[in-house]
Amino acid sequence: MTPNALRLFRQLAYIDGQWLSADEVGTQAIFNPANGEEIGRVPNMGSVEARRAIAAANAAWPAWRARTAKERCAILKRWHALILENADALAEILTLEQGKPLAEARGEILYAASFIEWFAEEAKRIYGDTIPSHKPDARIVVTKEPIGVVAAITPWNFPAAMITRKVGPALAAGCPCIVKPAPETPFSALALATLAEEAGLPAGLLNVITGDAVAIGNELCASATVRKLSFTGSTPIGKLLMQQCASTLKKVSLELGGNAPFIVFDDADLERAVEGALIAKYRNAGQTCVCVNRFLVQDGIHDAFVARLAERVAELKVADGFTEGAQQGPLINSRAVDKVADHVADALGKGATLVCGGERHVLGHGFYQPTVLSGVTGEMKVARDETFGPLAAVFRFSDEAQAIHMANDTEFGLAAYCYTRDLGRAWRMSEALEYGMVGINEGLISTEVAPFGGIKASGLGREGSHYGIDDYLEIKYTLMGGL
Ligand SMILES: NC(=O)C1=CN([C@@H]2O[C@H](COP(=O)(O)OP(=O)(O)OC[C@H]3O[C@@H](n4cnc5c(N)ncnc54)[C@H](O)[C@@H]3O)[C@@H](O)[C@H]2O)C=CC1
Ligand SMILES: O=C(O)[C@H](O)CS(=O)(=O)O
Repeated sequence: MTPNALRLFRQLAYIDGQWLSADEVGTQAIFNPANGEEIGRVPNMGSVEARRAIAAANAAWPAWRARTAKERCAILKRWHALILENADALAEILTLEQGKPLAEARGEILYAASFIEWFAEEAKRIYGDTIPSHKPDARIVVTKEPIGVVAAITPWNFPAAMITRKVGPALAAGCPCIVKPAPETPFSALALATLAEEAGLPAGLLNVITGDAVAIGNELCASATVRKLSFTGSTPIGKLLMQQCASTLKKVSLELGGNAPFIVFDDADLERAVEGALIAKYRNAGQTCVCVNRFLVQDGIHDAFVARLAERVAELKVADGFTEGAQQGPLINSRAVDKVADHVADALGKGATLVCGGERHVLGHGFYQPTVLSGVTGEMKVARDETFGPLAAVFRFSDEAQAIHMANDTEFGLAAYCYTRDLGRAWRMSEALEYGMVGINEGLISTEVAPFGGIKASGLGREGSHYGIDDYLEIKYTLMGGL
């Protein structure tokens, strides 16, 4: 590990400005998904430490909310600058614990930094209203106030960006945070906390607690002091956390699973569609909630699209994330590899055709060959379940109505993609697709400037954009009478 990465590589949790071990002796090991080697350990904390983090956050809140927006903005901007200055070290830590290629990890660090920059500025634009009064001697004023202590439970697939996409708006709005990162990838969160501390973020405003997810989650959900929960992860856990938050009526944001369709019409630009397919399917080895799960390709372009896609997929360099030129790293763990293998075997067993890949990679551990299947149909597991791996499953369709029906035939509604050069069809598809986000002739839709989120089983709320701060604010109406 380079010296700067070593400086940011903290094997302690961060609570109330202190770097702490667990109360009880106990740590969790974290493993490099490329080779299974242990890379470090973090405290195995539980409900007692979670309560301590909640108390620290609540104690730090009044002074933070009393700061001006400009003061909060200045500290967030210093944090943003430090993230950029340390991008290489942060990327090294991210690749070590999550596995994605170093270039992709650095891209995530820049993406993560963009949320801090964006919300540093949004802090100064939390506007209210005045409304014409219904009483001659009174005035109506609407203000927006920080919601209070925020809990963030985050996934392993974007171990930096999913922290800043929640903590950025929370701090900008004037809210303290408690972050529980995924057990697979805690070091990116702890490194970001190190830089927040260096940026001068006061103690208690950002707490990163590692350990027993269930015990910590139960405490965060049950505490009336915690007013907001933001979660990114699987739909089943999102539903569980929402249930657990009901007793204290928390405001909940859930960014959950997906089953993204990628629709290619006969009139599509073939090369552009294949370029879009590569990034929308194989980014992070297919481990993003907005990754394509089903390719729906019209009959006239089907064979050319499958052939060209397979040609490009076969060229992808599968290697350890630190290998020069690596384009696909390992999946996060053996369970993830088993799920991809199961989806491939199930589809082939039900009549799909293997176009390329289809095997565990010779590198072993978390590596799986980038794969393309054609002849996929609705009876196969991949039609219903999110693969979360490097498997492109190609279905055929004949006309627009069939494409819309197939695309919407899922419980999920996060992201959808459509390639066509017909302007009318582009608008019809954008409006007909039951998803929170639609890419028309675009395979990469993730950006801090636009509202990220889904509908149906893909969750609640939006992150990023000027909409993203609303979930960390409460609206107050004051009738100012006696004039
Ligand atoms: N929407 C997204 O971006 C993501 C979706 N997923 C989906 O979820 C599947 C499983 O991946 P996981 O990482 O295991 O997701 P997960 O939903 O189990 O874990 C996500 C986070 O929730 C925490 N968590 C799990 N159970 C909890 C509980 N009972 N109380 C409190 N916190 C809890 C985990 O420690 C982690 O921090 C993936 O295969 C994928 O389908 C996973 C990661 C990201
Ligand atoms: O592009 C993104 O922001 C990722 O898809 C985030 S996540 O929802 O997959 O974790």
